[in-house]
Amino acid sequence: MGLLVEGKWVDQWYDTKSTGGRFVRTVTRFRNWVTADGAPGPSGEGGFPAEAGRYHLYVSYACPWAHRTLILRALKKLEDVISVSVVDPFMGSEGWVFADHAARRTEGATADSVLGMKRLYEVYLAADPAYSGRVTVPVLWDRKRATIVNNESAEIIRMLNEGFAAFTDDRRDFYPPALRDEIDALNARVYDSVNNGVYKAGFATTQDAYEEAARAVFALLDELEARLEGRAWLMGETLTEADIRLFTTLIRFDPVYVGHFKCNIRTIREYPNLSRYVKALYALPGVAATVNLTHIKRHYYESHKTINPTGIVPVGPAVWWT
Ligand SMILES: N[C@@H](CCC(=O)N[C@@H](CS)C(=O)NCC(=O)O)C(=O)O
Repeated sequence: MGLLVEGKWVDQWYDTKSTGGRFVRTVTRFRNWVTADGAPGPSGEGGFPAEAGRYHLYVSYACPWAHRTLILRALKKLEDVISVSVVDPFMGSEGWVFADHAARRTEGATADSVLGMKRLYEVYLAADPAYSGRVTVPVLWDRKRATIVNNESAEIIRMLNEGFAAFTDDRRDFYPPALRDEIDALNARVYDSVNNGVYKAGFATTQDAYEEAARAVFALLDELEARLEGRAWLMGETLTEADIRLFTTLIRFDPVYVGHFKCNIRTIREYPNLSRYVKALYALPGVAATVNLTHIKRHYYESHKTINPTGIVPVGPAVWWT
């Protein structure tokens, strides 16, 4: 685990000393958009028109943020349009590495099929040799311009939803204009208290920081449980990106966040509506193939040595969502 400082890899764990034991996620750096015609998107520069075979996703099956992009790619049937490389789930002193460089290969991980790199940070350096910052997944890579388009999952899923209409016959809109305000408002709360909330609980290094985060996780889960009473999806009848963004945390919750991140007031299985909702999302065509429980469990329990020094991966829980 580490980061790049002016193009040099430095192996260090998250600093929570300067923030009173609180984990603060840093803002992502590459913010350009792929659009249908190459016009600039909401941030960054233009010049990235949608094309088949041009763009590549670097993901981890373990990562809830990267998982969002795999689900959108599957739902929008873009598997033949956008290629994927999957890093090994173990994140050690070199950060994310590819399968051919992994100490112990995990089924499902791949080599870097575009650049042939061994470590993900080398992909970042290929885009910017002087890059400073965290080396995170997902990354959307442009073969033609040989650079990173974007490394923010919230934005990548919107590009996959909108930008590639010419390359798919799936006409669903997961960010429909009429629901955008409501989706944005809920996304912000789910991000803060649940998606990132579990990390704030798990990476906290003071009791107060942990308790504040863990209680906030369950306060919002309780509210979402009530919201889903009598509704299929968060926005009602329409499946939206808000559901995908919540799902990637919920599917990791019982296997990882309850134990490893100490979010253990309740399990998702104990919430009737949330567990029904997880099953329904998991059953959507294409979604199950994006869920790799071995990568998920191995990543968290083996990589976070400050939290789980033995690296033992628990055998449970029994899978209830299939
Ligand atoms: N804001 C980013 C966050 C991505 C992120 O934090 N990914 C994690 C994996 S779950 C990562 O790669 N962490 C490596 C690190 O922080 O060094 C997004 O949503 O795309």
